[in-house]
Amino acid sequence: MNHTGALVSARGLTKIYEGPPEHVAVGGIDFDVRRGEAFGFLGPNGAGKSTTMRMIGCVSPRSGGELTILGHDAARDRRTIKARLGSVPQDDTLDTELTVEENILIYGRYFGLRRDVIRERTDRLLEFARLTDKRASRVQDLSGGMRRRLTIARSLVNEPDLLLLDEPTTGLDPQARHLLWERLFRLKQDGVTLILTTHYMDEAEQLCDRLAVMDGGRIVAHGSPRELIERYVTREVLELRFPLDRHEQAAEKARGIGERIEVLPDRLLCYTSDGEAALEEAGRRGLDPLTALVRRSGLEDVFLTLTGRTLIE
Ligand SMILES: Nc1ncnc2c1ncn2[C@@H]1O[C@H](COP(=O)(O)OP(=O)(O)OP(=O)(O)O)[C@@H](O)[C@H]1O
Repeated sequence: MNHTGALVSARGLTKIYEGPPEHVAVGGIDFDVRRGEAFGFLGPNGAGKSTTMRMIGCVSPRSGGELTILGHDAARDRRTIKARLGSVPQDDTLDTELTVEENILIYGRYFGLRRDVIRERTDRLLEFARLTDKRASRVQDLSGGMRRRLTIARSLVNEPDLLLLDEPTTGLDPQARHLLWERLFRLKQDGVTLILTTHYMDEAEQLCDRLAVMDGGRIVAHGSPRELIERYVTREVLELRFPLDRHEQAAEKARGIGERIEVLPDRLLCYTSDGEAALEEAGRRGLDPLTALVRRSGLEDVFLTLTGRTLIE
């Protein structure tokens, strides 16, 4: 373990894709992932999340900086690290012609595990992934959620200390997402450290103990979801929508309501500690919105405050 006691530690971690044109995908980031936590990289498409994950997964070499994983240098000790890592890439790489069980078997053989060891683990993994009754089904016959759960089960065949998940629930319906979250909670309880990327703020809030908010290849803020919300935004937000042709005029009239106003293309956000009071103030100023909503601030608001943009564009 390194001096910070972290399971993964990065200092000035950089990835430059050689051009032309040369592209700095990750521009010198620092972070520490602690044992047993769920650590998330939250950011929009192109922020550099997958590139960072590929460097942690030892599949893409860094261009600069330091990266220590499980006490080893990512460039020097790739094989040692990979033996203790599980990785769930953004796109499933299952063999769709083969059965559920065969996919796990092949993956286990890749790690050099004996067949009887894999068989024994497969029982537990399928139970964990709620796929026991699909054991002999071909992957092509599984739903998206089942495939994701199989990919996760497969990635656990080497009993990793650290599991990397790149956008684990993208493309899944709400029910499948919730089941996956619940399974990931279970893994964390069992002591597996999770590192995941997401552009869903609800996922980040639900799953992650700590987050690094990324934008343009940099970490713009980090902390627990609650810390980020307390540090960067007010407790409540008043959201007002107007007919598009009155939007600008309304923004002018709303100026000064609450502590800060964000003007989005389709709505105004008034950040305030007291949403109801802000709504009353809007009424006194003669604002007549189509809809008005008072809600608690979330990570989306943090991202907007830090970057001036919404998370999902
Ligand atoms: N192999 C590559 N060669 C050149 N540029 C790349 C390569 N892979 C990624 N990039 C660029 O690096 C930047 C970061 O990409 P990355 O995939 O890490 O972002 P991301 O935050 O994971 O977004 P997404 O959710 O779309 O995967 C993007 O501008 C992307 O176009």
